[in-house]
Amino acid sequence: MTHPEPTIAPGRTENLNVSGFTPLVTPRALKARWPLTPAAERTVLAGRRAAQEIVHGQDDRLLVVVGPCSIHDHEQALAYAERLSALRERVRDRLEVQMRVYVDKPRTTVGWRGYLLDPDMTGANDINKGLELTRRLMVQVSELGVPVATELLDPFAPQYVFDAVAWACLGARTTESQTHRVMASAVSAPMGFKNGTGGGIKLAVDAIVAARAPHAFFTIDDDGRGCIVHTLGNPDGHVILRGGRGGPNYAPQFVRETAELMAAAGLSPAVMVDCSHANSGSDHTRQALVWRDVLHQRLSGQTAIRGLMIESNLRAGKQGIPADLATLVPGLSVTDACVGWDETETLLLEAHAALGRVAVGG
Ligand SMILES: O=C[C@H](O)[C@H](O)COP(=O)(O)O
Ligand SMILES: C=C(OP(=O)(O)O)C(=O)O
Repeated sequence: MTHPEPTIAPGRTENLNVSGFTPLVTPRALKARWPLTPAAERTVLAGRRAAQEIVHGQDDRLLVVVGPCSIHDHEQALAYAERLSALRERVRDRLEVQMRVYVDKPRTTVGWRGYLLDPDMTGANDINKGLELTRRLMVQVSELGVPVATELLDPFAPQYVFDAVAWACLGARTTESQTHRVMASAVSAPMGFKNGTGGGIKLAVDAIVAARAPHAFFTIDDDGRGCIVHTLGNPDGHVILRGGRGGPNYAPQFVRETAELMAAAGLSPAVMVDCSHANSGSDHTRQALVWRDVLHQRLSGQTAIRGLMIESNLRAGKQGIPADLATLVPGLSVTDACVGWDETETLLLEAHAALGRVAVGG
């Protein structure tokens, strides 16, 4: 029997689709350059504790995760955080408000992958710069008294920034991934798990069960050395309903179904509803409808509802990423469309007032 001629050089069997390797900065170096200051640390610890107590029903406030679909402009992100800091203070007796600082974007196919991976938005993928800017931003936002909420996607990224994060989640595209579930088992903060893009809620409940257990996985340590981390499990998981291919899933029957699935898995029901994504049909003008409906469910006695998420920016809507970045409109999303600042303020103040009426009325 004759064999076909090899089409590649003998001995060359790896890195065939790799164009290069760039050394990665170490977590220790970035932490030394941008340390978590005492003020930032207080925010992180208080934000984690508040989210944890809300998830476990020991604090009857609502956890509100609000902010841009993605960060792309450092100064605009800080301007948003400053406004949110003031608004957070106004509503803090009934709402625990944390800011979406989403820097690592999952894509359906291809697209800009976020501030952490490509901070210049040029396709240069200067990840070392993205890690540094992300760390600096998360510390700065925390220093403003606003707890940072983020999605975890690239498994080494938490080593660089997680000391500055109060709440985290797995997104719809990764909740079913074992790599991400075991990473979640190491996380030092409450974690939300989204239902899948297809709409599956059970897979988010399965993710919580998986992440509660101890695991071992590969990562890097503070010196950037490959290591095996042995985890204890994350006891603070909750489901995030974000809708799916079949449409929205914020209606009462889906919240009930989620609570039942969690109870059947031995978990105490805790549900956050994402007002955006498939729950709004990706139409930012519909986020308010979802917000009001879910708030009404909670006010009507559905205590499994512990939180809400809004995609919000300084300006309403979205823009494409232009070839000339100088023409970007400040404060406007470059990924999903967001509600603008005025509407964000209206929705939070409205919820604060409505929750107050119930408290006053008993
Ligand atoms: O939240 C943002 C987007 O919905 C998510 O990153 C997927 O985006 P894409 O479908 O535009 O790739
Ligand atoms: C990507 C996001 O959401 P999802 O995983 O629900 O698509 C997001 O919240 O930014």
